[in-house]
Amino acid sequence: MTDVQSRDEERERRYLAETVRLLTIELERLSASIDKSVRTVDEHKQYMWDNLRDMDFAEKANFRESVNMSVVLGEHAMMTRKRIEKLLESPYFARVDFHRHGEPDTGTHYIGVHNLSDPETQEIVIHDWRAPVSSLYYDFETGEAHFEAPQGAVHGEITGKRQYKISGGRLEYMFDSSLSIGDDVLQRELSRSADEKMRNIVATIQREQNAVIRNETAQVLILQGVAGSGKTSIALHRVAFLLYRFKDTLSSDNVMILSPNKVFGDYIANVLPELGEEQIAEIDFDKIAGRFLAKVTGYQTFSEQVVDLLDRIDEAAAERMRFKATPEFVTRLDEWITARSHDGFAPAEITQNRTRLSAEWVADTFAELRDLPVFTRLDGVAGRAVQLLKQQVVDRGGKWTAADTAGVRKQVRAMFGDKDAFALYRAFYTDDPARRGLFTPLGRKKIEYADVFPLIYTMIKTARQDSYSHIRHLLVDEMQDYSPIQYAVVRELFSCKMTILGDSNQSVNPFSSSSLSTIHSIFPEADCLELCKSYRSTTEITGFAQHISRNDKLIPIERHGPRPQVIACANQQDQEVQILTLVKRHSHSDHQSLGVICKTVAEAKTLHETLSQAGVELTFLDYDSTAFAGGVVITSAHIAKGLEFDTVIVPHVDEENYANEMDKSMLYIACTRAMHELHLTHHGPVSRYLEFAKTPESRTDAETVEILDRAADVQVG
Ligand SMILES: Nc1ncnc2c1ncn2[C@@H]1O[C@H](COP(=O)(O)OP(=O)(O)OP(=O)(O)O)[C@@H](O)[C@H]1O
Repeated sequence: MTDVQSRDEERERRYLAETVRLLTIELERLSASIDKSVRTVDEHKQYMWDNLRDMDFAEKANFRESVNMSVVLGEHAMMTRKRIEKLLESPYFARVDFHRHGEPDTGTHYIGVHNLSDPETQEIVIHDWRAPVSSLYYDFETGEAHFEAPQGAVHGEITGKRQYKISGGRLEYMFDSSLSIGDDVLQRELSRSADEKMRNIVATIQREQNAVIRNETAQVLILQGVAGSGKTSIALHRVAFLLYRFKDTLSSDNVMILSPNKVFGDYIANVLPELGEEQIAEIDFDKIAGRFLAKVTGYQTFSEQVVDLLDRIDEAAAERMRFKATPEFVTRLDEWITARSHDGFAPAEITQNRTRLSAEWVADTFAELRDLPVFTRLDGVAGRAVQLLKQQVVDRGGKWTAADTAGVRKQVRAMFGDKDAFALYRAFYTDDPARRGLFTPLGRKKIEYADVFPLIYTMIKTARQDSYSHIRHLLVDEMQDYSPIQYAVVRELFSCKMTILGDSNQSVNPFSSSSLSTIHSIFPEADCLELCKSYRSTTEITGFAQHISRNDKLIPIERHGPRPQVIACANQQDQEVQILTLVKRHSHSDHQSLGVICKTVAEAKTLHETLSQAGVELTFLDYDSTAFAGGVVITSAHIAKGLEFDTVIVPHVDEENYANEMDKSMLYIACTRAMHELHLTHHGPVSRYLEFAKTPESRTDAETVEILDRAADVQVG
């Protein structure tokens, strides 16, 4: 180390020590303030208790108010204390030296997860990663640069960029980097072992990812990203950014995520709290279906549909799914509901309790309420009729009963051909010979999943429903798995800004998935962005997965590891032995998490029993699971969507098990969950989708070489 370097490092250590000193003072101040809040609440409560009898109403209200105020102040201080504790662990991760044009000195800006100011000088010691000046770190190399401050664009020159790894308040290492975010730090981050849950990536956000995070203008932002491109991480960082940027108008209560399942929800649950924000509410399509259909009909869930399809593809059912999975279907259903709402109404005279209203009155009133959905409109006509007739009865000295009200409602309802939204939806199919046979319930009281959202859409379009009006930003993950009619429902229920993300290569149900262009046609106002660099897996694993489902846009990161292994086994017993050996090897390795990812839940269940009996400690995740677990996990590809593991084993990759497009999708999803190692086992002929891996030599074919070359060409950062 040169003299200059050691002086520089000494300066950095002093700055760190000073920052830690300020943080410690701030922590003590906050702890004292929390103690004071607790004491104040206690004293107020005691005083109230002692003097309750002598206090009048206003005094009591005043006291309650001040108790509430102390509680709020205390909660705020606790939240801030958590942030300071986090900063004490690792105060900052980067520094940018920026010389503003027209100013004599260069400013040194340290960037961390939160802000910190010196209470004496008011100078900013650490800038929050979301602050305007911090975008310099993510968006520019050394040289000319600019950022958007509240008072306008600030131009200047970046004269230096540095990255730090600080743990437990101690500087572990630091790098100077002229490039956007240095290779070394990113490589270290990506090579680490998978934690139990998803982590924040603030220190190594890449420029194209930053553009997604900091997009403030899009009403709807659609993000298509290859497997492992950081879509989910980026979407959560985007929420944290928006909460910071619009803190006066947006809070975590106003943001919701529409996630694929509860395990995934639990897997991502730490990211926002790590970034100092509160957890956001979660919803999934099953919950929406339950809310609407619980009292209407039984229905097949998405997971039940997937299980059935993986078992056997029924061509007629697939045809019904395809029919209901296009934007044209939404248009046709919409037009039909509008026409039916108009044509299906036959005004008639209302008579009740020796009073009457003419058919003309009914027709006029129905026409007046034309802006309402049809069943709400009918209720409106009935309500007005009840008011008028009741008045007449009372005026002549008679009595109007609840039975009279019900009688009027019944008569008005009978003027419309369809009893309810369900009957109307059924009529959509019987009304047109071309559609007959496309509505086929699974039983007397159970509809197919393909009908669930068309029916809900019909319900929304025919009667006023409560919407999620408090939600101001909605995140939709795994966008490719939702059909246009589901988006139409989302649009009706959430009239807010949205970030919609997914990967068309990872669809679960090929008969009803949506491509980026389909989703864009539903949200024509949307900004579409793409992430093509894949960060999760080693180049070898990404190259392997590319053979299963090729995406020419994908750019693998250059990070190497062992080649994926396809292990041919002599028989089923041998396959179990091979899997056990792999699991044991994993337990002696540096890796922490292992995912055994089967095609179906049933397959995973059977293998779970076998491995448990052999003494392996592992967690089985099925559709009822609500929490993600670390260590060894066994599950299906569908449930593993969005998750990742250091090592992945994909059992039973034989031709019989992985033989159609849907199986191929599952295989691709399973393989792309692996960060560092991937093993596949089979007995009998290997699946057609793994033919390329049959002989070790074939792996160096032209395609693989090209994939590896592309990775070598790409600089990390
Ligand atoms: N800029 C980055 N710095 C460090 N790690 C990153 C970065 N971008 C992505 N990663 C890592 O890549 C992995 C994949 O991220 P994430 O799960 O968000 O991707 P995804 O696109 O949602 O994946 P998939 O669609 O395959 O489920 C995670 O381990 C994440 O931490």
